[in-house]
Amino acid sequence: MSKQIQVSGLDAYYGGHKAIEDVSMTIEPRSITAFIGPSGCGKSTFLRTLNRMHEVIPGARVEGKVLLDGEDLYASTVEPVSVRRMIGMVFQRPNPFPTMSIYENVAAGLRLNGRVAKSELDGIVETSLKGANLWNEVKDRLNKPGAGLSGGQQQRLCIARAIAVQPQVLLMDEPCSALDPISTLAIEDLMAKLKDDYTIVIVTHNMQQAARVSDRTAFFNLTAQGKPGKVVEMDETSRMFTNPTEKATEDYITGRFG
Ligand SMILES: Nc1ncnc2c1ncn2[C@@H]1O[C@H](COP(=O)(O)OP(=O)(O)OP(=O)(O)O)[C@@H](O)[C@H]1O
Repeated sequence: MSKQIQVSGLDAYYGGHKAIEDVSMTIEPRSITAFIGPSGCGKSTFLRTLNRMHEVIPGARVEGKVLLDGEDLYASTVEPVSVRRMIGMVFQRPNPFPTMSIYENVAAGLRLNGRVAKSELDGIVETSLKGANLWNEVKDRLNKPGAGLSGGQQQRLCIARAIAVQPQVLLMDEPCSALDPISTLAIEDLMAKLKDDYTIVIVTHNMQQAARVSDRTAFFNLTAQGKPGKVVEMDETSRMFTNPTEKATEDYITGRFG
């Protein structure tokens, strides 16, 4: 299921404002890639270009190439909706559909994709909730509202909803920033498990989290105030945190700025 993403020469704009410039990188399958960097340097913008969510914002556009296992996601023949199905996303604030039950939250994407037999749906809901390490906590209340779960449980419900449609890539934009430390650890454990099957990309402000969970890390920075963000350096996480090549990376990870 897991696929490689290759990005080359990518710029992203909001109207006339260029938010990121000339980003090129390879994101490996069955691994976790972390994006770190100071506020406003374009990490979330870049993440959203990977599944064509960026262009949903009026006036926003992308130049450059994003290939998923060699397939150009921005080719004129490609439907953005199919890209978003292949490349799922989990947001900063857990956002279950508030009026839907736990079961319906997980089933929602599958129902959009067409008719699925009830028995098959039951199986996929169970597998997805197990995959998100939530099944044991909710199996006796699947028909209760998703909004009634704790924040950490809601985030795992959103992960279950994302994996129910069997994406190839999971993008996570600060998925733990609204969670307490115990729920954060639960999500980190879950990510470690999910990387056996998915390509995972996470934006995080938490250096320890990047160091704990990711295999590779990209450090983004602004070239100057008001200028676009760029990737300063990308490498194995262990090397980025012990022996980065660039001084700006070292300054950032040691807390000297950002
Ligand atoms: N919807 C938007 N409309 C216009 N400009 C935007 C929009 N979203 C982000 N930007 C601008 O794009 C630049 C990059 O923002 P982005 O949110 O991608 O950075 P970030 O590194 O993820 O920041 P943070 O760590 O604070 O979330 C910023 O200058 C920001 O003001």
